[in-house]
Amino acid sequence: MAARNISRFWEWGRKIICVGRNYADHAKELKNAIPTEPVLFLKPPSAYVREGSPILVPLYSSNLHHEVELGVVIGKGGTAIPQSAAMEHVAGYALCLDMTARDIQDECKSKGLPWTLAKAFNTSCPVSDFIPKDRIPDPGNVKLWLKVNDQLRQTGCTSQMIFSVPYLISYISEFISLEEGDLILTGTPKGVSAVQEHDELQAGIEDVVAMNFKVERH
Ligand SMILES: O=C(O)/C=C/C(=O)CC(=O)C(=O)O
Ligand SMILES: [Mg+2]
Repeated sequence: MAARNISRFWEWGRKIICVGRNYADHAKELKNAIPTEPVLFLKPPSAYVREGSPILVPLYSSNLHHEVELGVVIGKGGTAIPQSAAMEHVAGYALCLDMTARDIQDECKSKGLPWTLAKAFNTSCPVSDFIPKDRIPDPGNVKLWLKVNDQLRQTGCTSQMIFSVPYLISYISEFISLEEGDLILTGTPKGVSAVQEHDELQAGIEDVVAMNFKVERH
């Protein structure tokens, strides 16, 4: 059998661990308190979608939001990884969108229910090509942007994150063992907004990667 290639990690069927409210300006725009510990949720591998295939608005949502985020691809698994060793577990990065059915999330929040249908539906995790680790020497200083139909909606820098990449790897792995091929979505900066059928989304990491996705309805 051919060896698996980490540069196609989305084909491995590994978990996607997402961090929420990791930028104070985004927590504030949705009127949430600034967290004192990382807020975590999961997406299944069926959430992945790649350029060339559309982002599908779930039938049950009329308020689908974009969230541009830095993704961290795990290259070496571990449990209770100390912060000092965390970067040894990183194989590379990816630019990701955490597509969110905001109306469903609001409903779940008001009922005290989990966010699964708001966050984990098919095509809720568009990903760029794999970015080898050496292309991003400092994951704490990565500039992200997102445009909808050529209009800039989100810009941010990972220097604004409340919890750093090494902290997140250490925190998550205390409770959920990390495996090779897992992806961590590190949260979104402010500027999230709704997308509609036929919209064109473009997103990038300055000087490193850019990607395009079309939005369609089922
Ligand atoms: O609490 C809310 O209203 C929304 C939180 C999120 O959607 C969290 C994220 O996914 C994020 O901050 O990136
Ligand atoms: Mg998010």
